[in-house]
Amino acid sequence: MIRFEKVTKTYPGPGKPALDNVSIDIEKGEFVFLVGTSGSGKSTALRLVLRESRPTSGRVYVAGKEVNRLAGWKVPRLRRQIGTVFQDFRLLPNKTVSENVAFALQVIGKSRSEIDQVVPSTLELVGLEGKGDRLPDELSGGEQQRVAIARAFVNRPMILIADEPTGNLDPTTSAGIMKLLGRINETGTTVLMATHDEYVVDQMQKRVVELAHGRVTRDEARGGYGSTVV
Ligand SMILES: Nc1ncnc2c1ncn2[C@@H]1O[C@H](COP(=O)(O)OP(=O)(O)OP(=O)(O)O)[C@@H](O)[C@H]1O
Repeated sequence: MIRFEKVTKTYPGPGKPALDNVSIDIEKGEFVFLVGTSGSGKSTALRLVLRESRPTSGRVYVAGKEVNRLAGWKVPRLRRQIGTVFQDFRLLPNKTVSENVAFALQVIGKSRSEIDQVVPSTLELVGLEGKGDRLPDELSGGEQQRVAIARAFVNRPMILIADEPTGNLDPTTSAGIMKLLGRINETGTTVLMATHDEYVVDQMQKRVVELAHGRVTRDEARGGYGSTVV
């Protein structure tokens, strides 16, 4: 579903590559943590998947298509197939919960009747039933992240990318968010999550790909945040 083939990414200016000859193969339906210290290249890798950035060399494939070779007009379609969730939620502050989720469907041209049907069921799925009329600042951090997840998932994307989604949340709230991401993964959505959250990674025991200085230093089918190899 997501494949990095000998990917190197060098940003302009001096310094080592942000990604250095990285190869990763993620199957449809996998749940993968991308871990590594700050600056190890996690966000760079996620941006390449979304074609927000392009590799200096090597290839990135999403659903069998080489992302870097997609015609510009096909990039929005690629991004529609990938839901994104971030540490800082990125909700529209003046729209209600329902409107935030509906907006993701409006911009891709879904009909009002479809939106009216899908938004409430998605809010229920993420545990926000009855809160559709609230504004984001009337919600807790964990609830705001649930709205962001509903917005990312309402279109049933093939892939969900999460960049540090529990970064602003306490451990109990984070556990709830991870349970939700686990449920979304169980529907067949491939989940790729960059994180520093040791506790979350240790609890989930999913595949862990570790980056250090832009290189893959570990790729374990079921692992924790730290290396289990002694
Ligand atoms: N737009 C950019 N221009 C130049 N250098 C960049 C740019 N974006 C990232 N870098 C550099 O690339 C390297 C990898 O950064 P990246 O943001 O991918 O790391 P990260 O693992 O996501 O870090 P964090 O956990 O802090 O978000 C770092 O050395 C960073 O300074």
